[in-house]
Amino acid sequence: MGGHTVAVIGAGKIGELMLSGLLRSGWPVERLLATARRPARAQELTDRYGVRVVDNPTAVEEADVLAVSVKPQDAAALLDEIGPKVPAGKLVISLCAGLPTAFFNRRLPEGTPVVRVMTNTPALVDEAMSAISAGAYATGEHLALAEEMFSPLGATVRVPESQQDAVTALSGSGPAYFYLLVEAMIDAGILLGLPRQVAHELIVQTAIGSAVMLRDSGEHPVKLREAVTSPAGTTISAIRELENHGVRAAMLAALEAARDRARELAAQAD
Ligand SMILES: NC(=O)C1=CN([C@@H]2O[C@H](COP(=O)(O)OP(=O)(O)OC[C@H]3O[C@@H](n4cnc5c(N)ncnc54)[C@H](O)[C@@H]3O)[C@@H](O)[C@H]2O)C=CC1
Ligand SMILES: O=C(O)[C@@H]1CCC=N1
Repeated sequence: MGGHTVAVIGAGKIGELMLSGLLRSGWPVERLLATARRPARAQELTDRYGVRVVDNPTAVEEADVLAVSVKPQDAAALLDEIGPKVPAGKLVISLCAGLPTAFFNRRLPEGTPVVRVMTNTPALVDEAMSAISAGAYATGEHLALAEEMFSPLGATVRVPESQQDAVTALSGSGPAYFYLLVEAMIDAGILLGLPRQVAHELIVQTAIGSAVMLRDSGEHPVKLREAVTSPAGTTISAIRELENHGVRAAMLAALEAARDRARELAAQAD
């Protein structure tokens, strides 16, 4: 990976996923830096990964790639601090939901390459979905470098930046929707009188089996659902209730709300 040093600026949950993923993929710890606001967090990261935790100006000076993983609400303050000090040519990778690359470019020296990445928490098990977009000054080489960094964490896809808020609503937030569904299905098991442990095991394995089939069979989800749904059987009775309760419409409205919230985050961050 060309000897680059990567600094994870604001190593919270997503920053830590990046650090741990890069280390699992064989990235040398000497070529990683992290920054954190709280000293206790810095200590935790060093204890857990052996990574050197430095202050933001040191990270900017020493690293070739700055992976910004602060909350969108904290990005402007961070860029007020480090923006003018970022030497020309360093690659800035933003992991922030909602914020356009132009938000960064307005606060960085003219011509700074910025790549926007929306990843998700299954990075923890190397099953992330990361969508990558180039900002105005990012070249194919910058995109390739971002891909090299994120592909060990799972799948990667390139999308036009204009699609990133929708991507955030789908795959960025997506794991939360599946967890909510699993939680509700386990509760339904309790309603039907199953012990919680049993309900948990049944639903988690069913989720895994369904996910692997979706990925590996190449079949459309409608076809897979139809194969489960016997005439006058149990499944169609459940599906009638899901349709009666507007689950499909709820999904459309929910993901639209997530997309709109990404836009709001950008408007509020400015
Ligand atoms: N949690 C998720 O599933 C996903 C989150 N994201 C994005 O990743 C970013 C981080 O999210 P989380 O990791 O969930 O938040 P988090 O709150 O766990 O991490 C952010 C970290 O940045 C630190 N920080 C803030 N300002 C700083 C500064 N000036 N200098 C150094 N450190 C600073 C905070 O102390 C915190 O530890 C957000 O922009 C979010 O939109 C993107 C995809 C998925
Ligand atoms: O909820 C959020 O804002 C972040 C972005 C995508 C997933 N989590």
